[in-house]
Amino acid sequence: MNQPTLVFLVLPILGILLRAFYNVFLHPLRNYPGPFLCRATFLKWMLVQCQGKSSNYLQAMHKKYGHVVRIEPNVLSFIDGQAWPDIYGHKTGHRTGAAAGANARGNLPKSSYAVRTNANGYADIVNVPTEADHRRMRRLMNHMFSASAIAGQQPIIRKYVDILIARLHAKAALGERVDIVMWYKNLTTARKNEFDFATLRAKERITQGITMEKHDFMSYMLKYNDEKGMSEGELMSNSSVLIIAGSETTAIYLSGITYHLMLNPRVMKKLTHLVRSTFASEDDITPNLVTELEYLTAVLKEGGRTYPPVPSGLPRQTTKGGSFIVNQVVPEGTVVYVHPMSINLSPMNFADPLEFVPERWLKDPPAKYANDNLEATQPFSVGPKSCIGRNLAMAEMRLILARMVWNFDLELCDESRGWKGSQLVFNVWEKKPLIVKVTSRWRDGQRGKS
Ligand code: HEM
Repeated sequence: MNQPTLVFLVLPILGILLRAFYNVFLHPLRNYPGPFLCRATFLKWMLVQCQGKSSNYLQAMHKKYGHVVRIEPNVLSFIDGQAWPDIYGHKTGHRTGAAAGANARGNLPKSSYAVRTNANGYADIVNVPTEADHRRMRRLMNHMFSASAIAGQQPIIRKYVDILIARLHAKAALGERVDIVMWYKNLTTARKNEFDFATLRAKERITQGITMEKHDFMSYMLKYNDEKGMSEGELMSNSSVLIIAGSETTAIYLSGITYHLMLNPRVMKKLTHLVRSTFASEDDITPNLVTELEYLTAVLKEGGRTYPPVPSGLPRQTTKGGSFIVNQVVPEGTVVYVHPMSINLSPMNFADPLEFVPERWLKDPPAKYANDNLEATQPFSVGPKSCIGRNLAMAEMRLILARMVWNFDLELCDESRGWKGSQLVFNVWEKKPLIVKVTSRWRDGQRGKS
């Protein structure tokens, strides 16, 4: 072997082997369980992710190794409910001085590889690098999601739900089958644009300020935008992030629920009966009244458990001196996360974890589900960086779902059987079409006259 071959071939291989040896036998995380290849090199997990198989693989690994798995040399995945507050929750414990570090828990910083920058050069609430700046943005954006701001948006939501329902009635009349993922996506995207988040219109909207008495979402933010608020560039960045964060997730969430309802006739029948017997007419299905339907909310929560729109872990990094996670100090600089699909579907947290059982979320659940660890499921995450749009999303989804089952009988078409199981995950779901036969409840066209 000549010298260049030695340098270009043998040395890198030797480097990889030495690194793998260090990772397995000397690394601070060496005592954490996990598959050998994952503990030795990041390549194994990278390959699994590129194949879109991360969700099933990590679920299997948690089944084998328990509540914490070392999935890359420097990455730990958790499925103990306590990991949510410890990693993402509000900070508790000592913040400064000698006792800081291992004693402190919660709100760990986002791991550096998860932080991206924006095309316009301004940060948005998701990628803003400092805690102080995040708080500044969040404080201002909170106004957009107050109870009164959400109530003010109800006519807009209603307008788009009306359009969805009318178009689905037209499809039903023609006997056409629909891709419900696409229909939900169209609805939530159209509605978000109307909220004036759209970047093209956002600039114009920001310039108008609140002088026009326009009570859209943006006005709630602009009203409080003083010198401690956001620059024009930041407002623009956040307008885009709101569209992305808000529309697709809601559509995915609803698609998952619709799929599970169609697979579970018992639940579908119970929900349909509840909605159709509670309201005398479709006009009575209002945001306030649907909130009172406990079973409807339980269906939504079970949907968030069985098909979380964000199925992959949101990476955070342990801090100086290590961070306290699920009763142990995890060494400084480790990337940690809760893996939603694994925690939600683990028998460690739920009875019949693979079944769609909304009853587990009722105030008085059947005995079999009384010991479920409901806090283990957090589709909106927890803590200071959890979903700011949670209440809006829940209000919107309650209304859409109630109106859907009020109007239609839904049937899963053969080509979409196995829809969920066949989907790959590339950080987010692949979002395959979900083909549904939609039958109007009023086959004779007497819609709403029941
Ligand atoms: C069912 C629908 C939704 C789900 C499942 C969902 C889920 C999430 C999750 C898991 C996070 C945490 C992300 C992280 O830690 O990096 C998040 C953050 C966020 N979500 Fe949602 N979301 C939904 C709907 C919405 C809606 C409707 C909006 C707004 C219109 C929205 C706006 C945001 C924003 C701005 C953040 C960043 C918050 C921060 O960093 O302080 N989301 N969402």
